[in-house]
Parts: sequence; C-alpha cells; structure tokens
Amino acid sequence: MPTTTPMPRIAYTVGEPAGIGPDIILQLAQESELLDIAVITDRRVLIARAERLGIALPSSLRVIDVPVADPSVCGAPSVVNVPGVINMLNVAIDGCLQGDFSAMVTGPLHKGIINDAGMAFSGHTEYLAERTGAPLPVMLLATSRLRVALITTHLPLKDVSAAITEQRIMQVCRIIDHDLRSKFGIAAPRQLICGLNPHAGEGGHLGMEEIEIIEPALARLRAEGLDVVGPLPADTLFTAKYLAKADIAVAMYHDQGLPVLKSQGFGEAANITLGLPIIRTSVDHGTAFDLAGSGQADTGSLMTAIAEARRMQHSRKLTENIQ
Ligand SMILES: NC(=O)c1ccc[n+]([C@@H]2O[C@H](COP(=O)([O-])OP(=O)(O)OC[C@H]3O[C@@H](n4cnc5c(N)ncnc54)[C@H](O)[C@@H]3O)[C@@H](O)[C@H]2O)c1
Ligand SMILES: N[C@H](C(=O)O)[C@H](O)COP(=O)(O)O
Repeated sequence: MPTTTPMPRIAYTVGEPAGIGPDIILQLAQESELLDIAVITDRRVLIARAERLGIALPSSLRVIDVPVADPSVCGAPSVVNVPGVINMLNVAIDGCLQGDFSAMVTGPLHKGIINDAGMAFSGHTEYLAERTGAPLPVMLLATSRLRVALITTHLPLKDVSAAITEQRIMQVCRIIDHDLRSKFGIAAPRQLICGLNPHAGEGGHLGMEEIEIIEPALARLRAEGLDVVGPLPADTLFTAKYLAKADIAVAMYHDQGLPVLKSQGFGEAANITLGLPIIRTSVDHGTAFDLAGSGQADTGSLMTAIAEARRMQHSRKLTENIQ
C-alpha cells in the first residue's frame, strides 16, 4: 500500500536565526518525525546549523523557505535579518488565518534587535493581536502543574499601574474563562487574581489599586457568573494551598507571575496566546545566543509547545464537528 504524507498543519517559525530556534527543531527532528510540522525559515540557516551541530537535515522535514539577508549568523544577531524574521511570522499568521495551517508554534525572537532595526515591537503576543485584529491578547504560560496568565504583558514597570483598569481586568478574565472552557475543557474555571501591591495593598495602606480598581472589577465579573477569587497577595496566592483549589493564577504584570512559573517549570512550559482567532503556542525561553550551534539547547519546551498546539487543534476540530 502506498503511504501518503499528510500536509503539515502546524507552522513552526524559527524566530531569530542567530538564536537556538533553528537548533531545537533540528534536534527534535532527530528524535521523532515531525510530519505535521512545516518549518518556516531561511533554508540556508537550517542547513548551516545542521552542519554545525553535526547532524543530517532530515529529508522528511518540510521547510518553507523565507530568506533573511545574512544566513551565516549564529550567536550574533544582525539587524539586517529583521525584515526576514518578521516575514516568517507573517507567513505563519496569514497561513493560519487562511486555513493553510491550523496552528503556529513560535521559536524565540529577540525583541531588542527588532527594535534596533527601527520597528516598534514588544513581543509576539502583541504583534499577533495587531496582525489578526484581536482586541486584547492574553499571555498564558503553562506547565502540567501550573498555569499563569497576565493582565498586562510587555510593559515597563512604571507604566503598569496606569494600564490596570477595571475594563482591562474584566476583558482579560473573560477571555481566560472562555478559553479555559473551550480550549482546555475545564467546565468551571476558577481564577485566582493577584493584587498589584505588596500584601494586596494592606487595606489601602500600601496602595489603592486593589480597593479602587481590582475589587470592583472582580465584583462585576462575579455578578456575570465568573469564578474569580481575589485580589490575593501574590506571595501567598503562589503557595500550594491556594493553587491546589484553582485552575489558573492571574498576575497583574509580567515579572509578578512568570518568575514563579519559570522557577518551577523552565524548559517544560508552553507560552500560549489566548484571545486570538488562531492557535499560537511558543517556547518558554529566549534566544539563548550562548547556546546557539552548541547542541546544548534543551528541546523540552518546544515539545510542550508542539504538544499543546496539537491538543488545541484537536479540541477545536471536535468543537467544530459538534456545532
Ligand atoms: N518566545 C520568545 O520569543 C521569547 C521568550 C523569552 C525571551 N525572549 C527573548 O529572548 C532574548 C534573550 O532573553 P534572555 O537572555 O532573558 O533569556 P533566554 O531564555 O534566552 O536565556 C536565559 C538563560 O536560559 C538558558 N536557556 C534558554 N533556553 C534554553 C534551552 N532551550 N536549553 C537550555 N538552556 C536554555 C540560556 O542559555 C540562558 O542562560 C530577549 O530578547 C527576550 O525578550 C523571547
Ligand atoms: N514573556 C515571554 C516569556 O517570558 O517567556 C516572552 O517574552 C515571549 O513573549 P511573546 O510570546 O509575546 O514573544
């Protein structure tokens, strides 16, 4: 019987070509056939990295060639490659929107290099929302033991307080509630919400955002039927006693939530963007220029990101079949 090769349904963008995005997909392809993955990269980058790693480029690996200006970079990023890197993202996003792909998994980008090239860019999350017309993306990082979502994403700390509005909290919590039900099969999601200030403001003595903004937002969400608990002091929320009774922890800002998750599960977590019309997952790590081409990059997070994309694609198919 002749076998047919299924069309790849998941796009993997290698991200910054000087980083470990090319390495981890090549290393993973040595361990398992990635028949449902199309790798979006400059083909020359992939060939050069395979040579450097001393591995053969698997003939079954599907590559969509999107050129960059200087494919020789490894460990040394260059602004000349930024247009190509952004093109890779656009090919994946447009392919998802047009139904050519059912999900995209992203390798790590270097936000600094993209900005150095003259493009205002704060992260995949924000760029994907802009390009897909999503009003508000929600960043979720997840391991098998802990999920952490963020009210604000890539913002300087000095701008966080002003960005935390009743409307934003309500929108983010509604997206989380909706997506935990539809994409994760959780029938009645319980969200634990962090305060912003130490000890959730200590009754107003250490900040007023809890009393003036977060509590009213949560009261309105409870009136809509959402199970939201808080605002809780972040240092106690992230203890086993509280987490055991919840489906997700919601932090007010990036470094309130992500260090907790990464200290427990760096290298095995996936970054998942909620609130988009497409499925997007990502690795939990950055470009790791120190490891590019060394063979030392761990593939655990990429495996989780691909597994999550496959799982979400499957549950979306089931939902579509039911409707
Ligand atoms: N998904 C993404 O696109 C993403 C995620 C996080 C950070 N970043 C970006 O990456 C750039 C560099 O960030 P950084 O230096 O803070 O973080 P990093 O994750 O690149 O590196 C932090 C440390 O973790 C190690 N490390 C990272 N990935 C690893 C892997 N797969 N296996 C083994 N060790 C690994 C590195 O060697 C380094 O010691 C920044 O521009 C940041 O914004 C991108
Ligand atoms: N905040 C993410 C993390 O710490 O892992 C990372 O910067 C990537 O974010 P985007 O997926 O928005 O690029």
